[in-house]
Amino acid sequence: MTANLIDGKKIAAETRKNLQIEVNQLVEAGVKPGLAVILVGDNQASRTYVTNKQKSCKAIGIESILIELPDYVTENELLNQIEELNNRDDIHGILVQLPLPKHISETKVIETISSEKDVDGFHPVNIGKMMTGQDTFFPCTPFGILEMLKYEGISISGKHAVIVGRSNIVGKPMGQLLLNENATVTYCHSKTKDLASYTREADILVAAIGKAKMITSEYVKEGATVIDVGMNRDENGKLCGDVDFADVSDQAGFITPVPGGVGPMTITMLLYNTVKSAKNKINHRNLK
Ligand SMILES: NC(=O)C1=CN([C@@H]2O[C@H](COP(=O)(O)OP(=O)(O)OC[C@H]3O[C@@H](n4cnc5c(N)ncnc54)[C@H](OP(=O)(O)O)[C@@H]3O)[C@@H](O)[C@H]2O)C=CC1
Ligand SMILES: Nc1nc(=O)c2c([nH]1)NC[C@@H]1CN(c3ccc(C(=O)N[C@@H](CCC(=O)O)C(=O)O)cc3)C=[N+]21
Ligand SMILES: [Mg+2]
Repeated sequence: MTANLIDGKKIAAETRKNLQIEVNQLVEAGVKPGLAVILVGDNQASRTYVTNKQKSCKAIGIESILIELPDYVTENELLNQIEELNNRDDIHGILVQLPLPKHISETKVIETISSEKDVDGFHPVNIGKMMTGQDTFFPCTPFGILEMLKYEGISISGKHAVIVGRSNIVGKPMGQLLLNENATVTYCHSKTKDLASYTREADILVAAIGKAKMITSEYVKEGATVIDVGMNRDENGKLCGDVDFADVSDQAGFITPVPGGVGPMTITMLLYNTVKSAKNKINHRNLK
C-alpha cells in the first residue's frame, strides 16, 4: 500500500486565498491587519522561519514589521518593547520567535504579550480557553494539523490519536485540540517505555520529537494517518522530519511530507490568527 500524500503546501495556498478575501474586506473597512515579529539574536534557522512569515504576510496584504534585537538585550528591554506593541493600534498580532537566550524568561515574555494579540496562542489565558473549549487563538502548528485532517476528510471522533512529544507549543496543544474533536488521546515522551507499543495502536500518529527519521514503519499501524512535525537535518544536511518518509509511506494511509507538510500550514494559521485578531477589533469597535 502507498499512502495518500497530505499536501500542506496546496492546502496552505487554498486557505490563504480565502484569507486574502477577508484581508481585502478589512482594508476596505479601514483596518489593515498588522503583525509584529520580534527576533532576538542571530540564529540562522529562526531567521529563515521569520523571513517566510514576513513574505507570507506581505503576499496577502498583512502589514508585517520585524523587530530585531541583539542576543545581549536585557529581559526588561524586551518586555518594554512588547508593551509598546501592546499599545499600538496598527498591530493586531505579536509573535516573539522562540527559543530565547537563556537569560530571558520565556514565561515572562509570553505573559507580557496582550492575550488579545497573542497570535501564537501561547498565553496562559488562551491556553485555558482552549482547554475549556472556548473560542480563542489556537497554537498555529496543532491548529494547522487539525485543518489538514479536516481538509482530507479524515475523521477524528472516536479515533485513537497518539502524540509523540509534549512541548507547550506543539505536543500538548495538539492533544488538547484532538481531544476537543473527540479523539482518544495518548501522550508519549522521552520517558515512555516501549514507545512503539503505543504508536502502533494509533489511528492518527503525530510525531513532534525533533529526531531525524526516528519513526520507522515498525512504529506505525497499517493504514494510519501519520503527521510529521519535525524539522531536522539528515546526515547530508538535507531538511527532514521525525518520520522516515520512504519507509513509512508503504505502511501509512495518509502521510505529510517534510518540507511541504506541517510547516506551510503553521504559517497559514499565523496569518489566520492575525486576521482574526483584526476582525475582533472591528467587532469591539462596532459594539462601542
Ligand atoms: N513544522 C513546524 O511548523 C514546526 C516544527 N517544529 C519541529 O518539531 C520538532 C519538535 O518541536 P518542539 O515540540 O518544539 O520540541 P521540544 O524539543 O520542545 O520537544 C520534543 C519532545 O519530544 C520528546 N522526545 C524527545 N526524544 C524522544 C524520544 N526518543 N522518544 C520519545 N519522545 C522523545 C521530548 O520528551 P520530554 O518532554 O520527556 O523531554 C519532548 O516532549 C522539532 O524538530 C521542531 O523543529 C516545531 C514547531 C513548529
Ligand atoms: N513564537 C514562535 N512561534 C512559532 O510558530 C515558532 C517559533 N516561535 N519557533 C520555531 C518554530 C518552528 N516553526 C516553523 C514554521 C514554519 C516552518 C516552515 O515553513 N517549514 C517549511 C520549510 C522551511 C525551510 O525550507 O527551511 C516546510 O516545512 O515546508 C517551519 C517551522 C515555527 N515556530
Ligand atoms: Mg521547542
